[in-house]
Amino acid sequence: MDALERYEPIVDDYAAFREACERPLPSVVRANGIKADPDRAAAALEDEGVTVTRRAWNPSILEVDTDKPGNTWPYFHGWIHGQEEVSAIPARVLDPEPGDAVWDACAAPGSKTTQLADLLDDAGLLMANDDNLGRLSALRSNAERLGATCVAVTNEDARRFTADGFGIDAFDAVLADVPCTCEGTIRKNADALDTVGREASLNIAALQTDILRRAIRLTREGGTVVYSTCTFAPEENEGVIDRVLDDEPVALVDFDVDLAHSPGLTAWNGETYDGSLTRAKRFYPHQNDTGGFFCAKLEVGA
Ligand SMILES: C[S@@+](CC[C@H](N)C(=O)[O-])C[C@H]1O[C@@H](n2cnc3c(N)ncnc32)[C@H](O)[C@@H]1O
Repeated sequence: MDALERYEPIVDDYAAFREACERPLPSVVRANGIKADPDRAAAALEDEGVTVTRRAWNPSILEVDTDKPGNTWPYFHGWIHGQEEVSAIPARVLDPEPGDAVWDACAAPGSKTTQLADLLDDAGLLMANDDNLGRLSALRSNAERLGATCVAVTNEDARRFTADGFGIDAFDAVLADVPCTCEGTIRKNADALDTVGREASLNIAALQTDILRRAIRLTREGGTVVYSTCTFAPEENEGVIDRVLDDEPVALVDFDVDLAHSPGLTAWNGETYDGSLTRAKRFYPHQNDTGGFFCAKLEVGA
């Protein structure tokens, strides 16, 4: 039995799922609105002989027929950023307003940070945190290339992060794009399944739960937290959210993403989860020819 077989009972079309996991991913970039709108970025790529296909659900996502978009001048000028399609979901779901105070709890190497900066029109305060200093240097260089000036970088364990020293009582919006077993990256990383399975998922779920709790506690009443992973494992997705719903002042809310998906699970491996978990979304590789992803939106209450 391989690590994906345990998902046969929950995936809508298991044969198509397995087949998609074997195929390489389409090459996709995100147009960076801080420097160039999607039409301008697409035209610049086409000037270099690249064929560009647009995505209806998100006009900033451009599929390109080169596996080296980083060798084009729109990349060097910061007009585009290589970002997997489903990885562009959570920032859109968080949907910050210009001027907001936003915390990106696990931010490196900064794909979603720089997308959030774009959605903020580069206006506001975007605190990008990660506990891995090496990965933060990639974030810094991405933010610089893409012209994201509203980003402040911190190197803390998100479980103990505090914004006191920055004059912020609570954030308007927080992204918890937590470390995970990365099963959904199998299409770009053939080794992704080497160390996964229920044990590995249960081991990392405690860290994920603590980061999500911190995210909720640092968000103002009425503010939004988005929780996301690139794994299929329910222990790291619905299981984590179910735990915080029990004892944190937070509720799952609906959101729209115009991509095929499956609802979050309410039962797995003999456990039942809160019924509102159907408001979360699972994105399987065969549904939109992407990687695998999980996303949930939470509103913080009193
Ligand atoms: C899924 S990746 C984040 C990807 C990033 N959001 C992006 O879009 O580029 C998870 C990140 O969590 C970081 N991490 C792991 N444990 C952490 C902790 N306790 N506190 C803060 N960051 C942590 C890892 O270094 C890694 O960069």
